Amino acid sequence: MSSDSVILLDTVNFAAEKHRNQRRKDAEQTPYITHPIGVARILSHEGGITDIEVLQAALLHDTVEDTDTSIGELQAVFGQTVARLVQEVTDDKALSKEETKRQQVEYAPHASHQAKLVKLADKLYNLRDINRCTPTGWTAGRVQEYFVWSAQVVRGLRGTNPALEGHLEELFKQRGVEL
Ligand SMILES: Nc1nc2c(ncn2[C@@H]2O[C@H](COP(=O)(O)OP(=O)(O)O)[C@@H](OP(=O)(O)OP(=O)(O)O)[C@H]2O)c(=O)[nH]1
Ligand SMILES: [Mn+2]
Repeated sequence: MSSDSVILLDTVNFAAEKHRNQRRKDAEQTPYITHPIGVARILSHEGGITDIEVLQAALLHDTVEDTDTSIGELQAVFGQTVARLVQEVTDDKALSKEETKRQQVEYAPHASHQAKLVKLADKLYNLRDINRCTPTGWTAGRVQEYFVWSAQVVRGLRGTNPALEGHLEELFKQRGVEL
């Protein structure tokens, strides 16, 4: 049986290979893998999370949405729990962008505790990233809309991790958005 650190290295390597050609939408075109790694780090270092399956799901959370990875592949390589967690935080590609956003708000309160943790850290990373550098082509209005919609999702994730929720609440407050 592998140790947790060996499992995490295998997982981050899988995610890095899957996201290898993808870049963030910032001006520097940062390699995309910085995002899943950062989400996992938020969970461990700020959320106090040591649950290996949650940390693995964080590293893999955008592989199905944004690369050729399937849930079946994740299940075969990393097992049922990790695959199910990634499934829970993956948007349905068949839906329109508006419908996808509505679905995230609707599903948030029904997600498992572990999936809620990943979603909280994902939102916290992305909101901090917007504050650091506005994504290419985003107007101030789109940024504000993203904060307002994110607050609607985070509302359904509350009662999961006080540290992460506290950081999120502060970011919303800075934008005049009520949680
Ligand atoms: N802030 C920021 N976001 C970037 C950047 N590059 C890529 N993204 C991704 O863009 C998504 C947010 O933008 P949206 O308007 O919601 O999505 P879309 O254009 O990809 O459809 C996030 O997806 P996600 O992680 O799947 O989360 P979610 O928004 O779906 O919850 C985020 O990871 C960047 O430079 N800054
Ligand atoms: Mn993400």
